Amino acid sequence: MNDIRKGLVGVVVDTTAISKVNPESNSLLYRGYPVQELADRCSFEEVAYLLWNGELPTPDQLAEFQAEERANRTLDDTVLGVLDELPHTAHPMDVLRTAISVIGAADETLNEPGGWTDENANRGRSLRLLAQIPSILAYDQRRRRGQTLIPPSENLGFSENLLNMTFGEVPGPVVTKAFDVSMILYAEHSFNASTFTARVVTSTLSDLYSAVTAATGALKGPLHGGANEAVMHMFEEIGSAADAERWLDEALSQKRKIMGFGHRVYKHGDSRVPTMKAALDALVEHYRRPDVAELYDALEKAMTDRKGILPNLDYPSGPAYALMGFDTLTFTPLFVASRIVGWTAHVIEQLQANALIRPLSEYTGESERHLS
Ligand SMILES: CC(=O)SCCNC(=O)CCNC(=O)[C@H](O)C(C)(C)COP(=O)(O)OP(=O)(O)OC[C@H]1O[C@@H](n2cnc3c(N)ncnc32)[C@H](O)[C@@H]1OP(=O)(O)O
Ligand SMILES: O=C([O-])CC(=O)C(=O)O
Repeated sequence: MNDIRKGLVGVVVDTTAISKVNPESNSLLYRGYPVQELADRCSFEEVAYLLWNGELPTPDQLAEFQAEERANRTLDDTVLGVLDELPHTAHPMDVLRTAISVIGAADETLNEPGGWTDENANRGRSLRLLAQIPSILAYDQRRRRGQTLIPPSENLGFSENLLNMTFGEVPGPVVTKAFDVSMILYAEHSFNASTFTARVVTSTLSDLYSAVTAATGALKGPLHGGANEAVMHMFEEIGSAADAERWLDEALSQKRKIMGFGHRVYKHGDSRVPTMKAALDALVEHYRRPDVAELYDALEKAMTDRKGILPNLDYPSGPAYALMGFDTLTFTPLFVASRIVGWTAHVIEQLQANALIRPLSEYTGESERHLS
């Protein structure tokens, strides 16, 4: 019998220079910088530039980068036409996955020789996806609410523009900063399931849109990015802090997974949670919703007491997005709006030293037999 690591637990499959997840020191570095420092001192655009280029931008580089991102936000008619055709009952992650696929199908540069894997072309595609994903998810939430499309504004930064396209106004600095922090924290996390998916697709020398479409599908699952949506369903099911313990005991007795808790790599707490919890606390105060913090704390305490399992980033992000006014179904697309940076950085890195990813399996089916 081979030594099989189910779920690839503990298996190191490649090197990366993009981020370092260190469960021992409970830290996360983007290109060497602690994510907490970046969340405190930088904008999401600066962090995106860092992840893609290895260094933080100079003021001139940032201005050029922002101008390019702002100039690429408008969705073309093909994408808008497809969005309008999709039923309102479609999950926003399915809408987003479909829209990304349509953007790829409309990209004629893929037809150029070597067009699928050209690094410069892939950098341009990555930036355009970063610019357009907010337009897709904002329009999708609005059309489900029966509201009209709000065009992007070239006068607004990434987070302000996303919020404006979704809600028709730019909220104040507390909300905008909390949102920007969430984008920074979600941007990259080494070989998580969706990023690994993107790298597997890329390793076949397929194109970047195929990798991102597949990664979007992987992120949708509740054991990964779908957990931020699932946390909110769970909060709704529990109701209030007073019911948290009773609810948890029943859920655990039914062997349910408690959404927003646990992590494959971090076993002593997710490095990003304190920063996102501080952002959530600011929102709780801003919106005067102590009940949200009370439920959050009560469930966290009960889960720690019962199982010793700590929250992951999706636990504070879910209620934070709910307070901002996003539909629960839009939470995981917000994760995509940020993680597109990490995924595409990994697509580019994979192509710089590619090897087809193809593990082995141990066969446990019928032994060889023949037709009589
Ligand atoms: C941004 C992100 O993607 S972060 C992850 C988001 N996902 C979630 O929040 C979903 C809930 N969490 C989980 O399902 C898991 O913790 C995962 C999938 C994230 C990690 O899974 P694994 O690494 O396979 O878990 P691990 O091996 O550490 O589990 C150890 C034990 O704790 C249990 N456990 C782990 N997380 C949870 C949880 N959230 N609720 C209940 N039990 C849990 C496991 O069932 C296992 O119990 P067992 O030994 O009796 O079988
Ligand atoms: O690293 C993981 O397995 C999941 C995660 O936290 C992320 O993708 O941000």
